[in-house]
Amino acid sequence: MIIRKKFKFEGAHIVRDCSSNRCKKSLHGHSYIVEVFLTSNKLDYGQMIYDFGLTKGTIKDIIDSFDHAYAMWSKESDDFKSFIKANSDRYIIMPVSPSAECFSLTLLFLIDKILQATEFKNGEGDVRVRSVRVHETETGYAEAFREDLEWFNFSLKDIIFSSEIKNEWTDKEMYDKLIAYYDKQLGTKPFSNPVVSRHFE
Ligand SMILES: Nc1nc2c(c(=O)[nH]1)N=C([C@H](O)[C@H](O)COP(=O)(O)OP(=O)(O)OP(=O)(O)O)CN2
Repeated sequence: MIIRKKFKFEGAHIVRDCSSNRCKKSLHGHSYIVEVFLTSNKLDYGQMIYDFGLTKGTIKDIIDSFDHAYAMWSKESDDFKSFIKANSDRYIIMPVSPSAECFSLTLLFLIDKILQATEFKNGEGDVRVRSVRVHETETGYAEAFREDLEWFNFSLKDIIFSSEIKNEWTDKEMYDKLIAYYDKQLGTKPFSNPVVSRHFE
């Protein structure tokens, strides 16, 4: 079984090496729609794969990082990076291109890391992100699957969120905790879902 939760962000980028000059040479934005598909091997106490409401914490915060933000490939020149840093509060430096394909891969990577670092409290099974679909326009989307992560050697430390983005997270230390957990500096999972009261035992 698959469940899907939809998110949105308004983001800006340049996609180098694409066919149109508008796209590869001009800073431009899109109203992105992000669809997150989750699976599990069992239902939780409320007979859900994963309560949609529980996606509105760390997962929503990480996707919302891209809202009103400039996303750029780390390969951009130092001059350009400095210009963006000096003139735009919200930016993300990614180890991959900010194409729809790489947004979906990056979000899949991040959501997977978050889920595995979250203590489930409501009888959930092995909840996994199956894919992430990112609609860049009304006519075009990319969908990344877990196996596609092998295309890149993603590392949490290689995705850089500006301090203004971090300041708006519910937990400002969220990303540092995630990095520490995967660096094995934390013994326990850094995120914990609330216990939902049960009508039936
Ligand atoms: N496979 C991809 N192709 C393109 C991407 C991408 O991320 N992946 N991105 C772009 C540009 O960002 C561009 O702004 C969007 O291109 P396009 O879909 O052609 O946009 P249009 O609004 O012109 O398309 P319509 O056909 O008018 O809807 C380019 N390619």
